[in-house]
Amino acid sequence: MKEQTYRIVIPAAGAGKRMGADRNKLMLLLRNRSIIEWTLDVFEQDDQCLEIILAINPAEQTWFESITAQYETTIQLIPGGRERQESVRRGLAVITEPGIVLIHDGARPFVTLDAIHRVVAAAEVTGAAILAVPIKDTVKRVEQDRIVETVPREQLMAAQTPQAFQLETIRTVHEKAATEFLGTDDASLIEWDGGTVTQVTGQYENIKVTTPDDLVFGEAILTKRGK
Ligand SMILES: Nc1ccn([C@@H]2O[C@H](COP(=O)(O)OP(=O)(O)OP(=O)(O)O)[C@@H](O)[C@H]2O)c(=O)n1
Ligand SMILES: C[C@](O)(CO)[C@H](O)COP(=O)(O)O
Repeated sequence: MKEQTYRIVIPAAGAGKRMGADRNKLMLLLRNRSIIEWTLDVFEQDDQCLEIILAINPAEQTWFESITAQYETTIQLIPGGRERQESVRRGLAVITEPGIVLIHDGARPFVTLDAIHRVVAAAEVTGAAILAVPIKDTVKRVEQDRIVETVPREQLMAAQTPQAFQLETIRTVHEKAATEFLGTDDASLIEWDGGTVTQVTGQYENIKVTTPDDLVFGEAILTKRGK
């Protein structure tokens, strides 16, 4: 079967506030490599990946140029925005070729080629697909007075990235939502616009490195993988 190729936008322009570090959390080292290098390494190994568009903070251009020089995959550095959604929109704007586009957090370095290829294949069929995993905890809605209310979790899942789309589908809705809607993931823009997005089984190891304890989890994942 012909392997579906794709281009990928990787938002990497955040400030990492919840990490509480003195720099963009993607610059922090796990073992001997920065978090963003672990992420880029995955797509460097994927023959289906045609190009990476990396949305960065322009103030970090020199650092990103220094670490992206090691890769053979074409990597375009573009200025990110004030919100993740704007960073992604700017990345989509520079893609000229039609086809499948992935959007993947730079802060998710542990995604595997198997999961990537499954979400790409799903988007080839449905036009829009995301990785997601069942929630393992009981979910509560907590009101101002801290009173909790249980939310049935049978139909709840935790969305991950990559999220995969036909380019024009996601680019059109990003342009439409730019001044109308702010979502926390790209699939939410399709949903907002009345479109449908399908779910593909993700992986619990595909964590988003967000707070300091995620660095500990990340070291454990690398150890489990013999890295
Ligand atoms: N204006 C922004 C905000 C976030 N991101 C990227 O989007 C991904 C997911 O965002 P998140 O984990 O929230 O990263 P930060 O925004 O840096 O974290 P925080 O919210 O703690 O500041 C990250 O790879 C981050 O670099 C981005 O490109 N542009
Ligand atoms: C896109 C995402 O990783 C899906 O779970 C998540 O919504 C990003 O949220 P953040 O607040 O920008 O980290």
